[in-house]
Amino acid sequence: MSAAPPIVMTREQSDICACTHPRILVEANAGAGKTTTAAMKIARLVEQGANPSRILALSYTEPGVQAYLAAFERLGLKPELARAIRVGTLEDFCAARLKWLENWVVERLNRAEQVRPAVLAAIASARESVSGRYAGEFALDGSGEFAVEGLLDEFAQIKGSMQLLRQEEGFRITPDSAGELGRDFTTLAVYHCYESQRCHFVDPAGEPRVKFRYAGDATYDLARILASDDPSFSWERHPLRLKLDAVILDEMHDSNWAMFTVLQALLAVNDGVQFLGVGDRDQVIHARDGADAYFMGPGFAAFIGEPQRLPLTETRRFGAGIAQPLARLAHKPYPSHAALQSRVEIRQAGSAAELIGWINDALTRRPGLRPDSPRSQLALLLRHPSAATELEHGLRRQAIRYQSVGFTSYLERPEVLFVRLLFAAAVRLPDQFRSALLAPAKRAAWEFIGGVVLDADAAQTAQVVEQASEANFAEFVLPALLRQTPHQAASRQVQQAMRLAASDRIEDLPRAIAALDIRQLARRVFVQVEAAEDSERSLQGLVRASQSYASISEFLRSLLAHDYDAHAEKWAGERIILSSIEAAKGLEFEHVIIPDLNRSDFDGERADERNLFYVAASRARQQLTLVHRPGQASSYLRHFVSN
Ligand SMILES: Nc1ncnc2c1ncn2[C@@H]1O[C@H](COP(=O)(O)OP(=O)(O)OP(=O)(O)O)[C@@H](O)[C@H]1O
Repeated sequence: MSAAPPIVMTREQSDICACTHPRILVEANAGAGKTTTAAMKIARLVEQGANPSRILALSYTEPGVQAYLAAFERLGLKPELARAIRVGTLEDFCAARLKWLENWVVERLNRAEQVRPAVLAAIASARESVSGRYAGEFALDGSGEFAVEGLLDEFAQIKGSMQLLRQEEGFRITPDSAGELGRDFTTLAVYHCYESQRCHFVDPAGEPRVKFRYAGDATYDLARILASDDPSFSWERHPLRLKLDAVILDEMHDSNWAMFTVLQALLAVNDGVQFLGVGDRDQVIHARDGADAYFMGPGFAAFIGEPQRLPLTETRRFGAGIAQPLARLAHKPYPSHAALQSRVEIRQAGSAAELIGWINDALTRRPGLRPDSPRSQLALLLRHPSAATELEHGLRRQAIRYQSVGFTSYLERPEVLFVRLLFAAAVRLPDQFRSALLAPAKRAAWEFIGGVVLDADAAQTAQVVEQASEANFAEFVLPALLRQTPHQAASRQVQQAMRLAASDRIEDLPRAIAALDIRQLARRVFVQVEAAEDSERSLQGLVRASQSYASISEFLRSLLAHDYDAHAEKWAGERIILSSIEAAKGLEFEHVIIPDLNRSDFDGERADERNLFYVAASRARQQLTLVHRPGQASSYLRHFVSN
């Protein structure tokens, strides 16, 4: 098996580092060394005496940030220098610049559940404000609870593409104008109210403020301030004037209008700043939020200026065994470094148990792992990680340690923590939570029973819930919650489930979980329909996991033991990785397994779906294992069959 070659700068990399053109773009295949070269460029600038704090290294995602840091380490950049470089996501950078500009900390909300009250309020006010001849066009009946998920998706697209801001002055939202933009009138009417509430909020001191920011809002808000005719800053006091020497942008293919607007301003106001952007148009996986390779192509020349384009030709991650099928998949040349060898294998698995058989094989025979490599060099990249309950359960049974990345392990999902809390109280078992999980478990109980999300308005209750010890929660807070909740039907379901579980007989656990009717409780709590369905699936997984235990208490104790084990430092390298594909962007592993490559699960002509597969398949260094159900192979596999 080929050992990882030492990093010796190639001619192309050296050309990129030496190039003094103020605007450099590198479009290259996955694994061609884009992040490494970006890090080399930074290291070169530092060597030449640049102040590291005047170098801004941006990425769009947290894994992208990690990839920079890993590359600095591989290149041997001194840790104190690496720490001084401004490395981060564009969203965090924008949030920090807005804080400076606004002199005020705006709350950042990360979960859809947290913004749901604002969306529901916007639906109500949009319905009221749509009057006169358009009243009949408002298409949402009732509270609109079930529409929240779709609306948030559309809002992200509208913001990412800055679609409304790019309309002519005097643009009004009407059924006709909405239709011309390819959107429906109701969505735009609600969007308008949602943004008015979010952005034109008056604080108790009478100051106009932004109330909160959800994912992507910091970038969008900064972009709209930059693009406004009447900006809240002066040229001398500009939020992006940071005396930067260099701006380096990884994952540039994922740029959308809002991101690009910030980039454009950043380059315009920092005199003499050098720019290097790297990307691969086949890795665009956020097209729904307006990501477009256009910004690396004609868009760049049109809005920023003609760049110097430089190549990185060969992939240095894997050999021809993986590169050739990827060339066929992406219809492009895909040269690979001659010294690298990689293998692809296609396997069939009709069940989670069979898949675990392949994982066991990968760990015992180690066809893709070097003799001294830790198990964390084996990664399973999952298209639908929330459907991995069976897989996780099977791994637990076989005592194969794993780490979930980019998604929450089903054992830490709110409905599972909720059930554990309820059942521990029912069988009077104390101390069933690691401290890190107790708070989310209590919050889950509050949300499922109360049906409302903890927010500033529920501050007092939040405090009681947050501060209660596990014993106090079980003895006082939980009964009070069950008595006082406005959702008395939910309260009855929970009490019935607890009565059944109180027997401590493992045979009663399935009935107790059925009595809970989690799907109904979850519909009130989650924004996304899929999340409510996942709740049901993860509790089914929990029922299956319980079968081999003698009692409910014994099962609960085993879950606690698993929690400690799953977070113990000593096993860090001994856990295989279970990751969403999105979270694996920019990363690489010696052996990658992609399960569920079935026609019904991971297939299709849509560019972002195909790109997601391209991203997943290009993470492997030595071995790529593609797994499908018998007779249901995804069409993507046809590119790999001749291997
Ligand atoms: N000059 C070099 N010599 C040896 N290995 C190299 C060299 N340059 C890059 N590599 C290795 O090639 C692999 C891929 O590099 P890198 O992650 O930078 O690629 P990338 O183009 O950013 O990939 P992706 O598009 O998937 O994010 C890494 O293991 C890196 O260490």
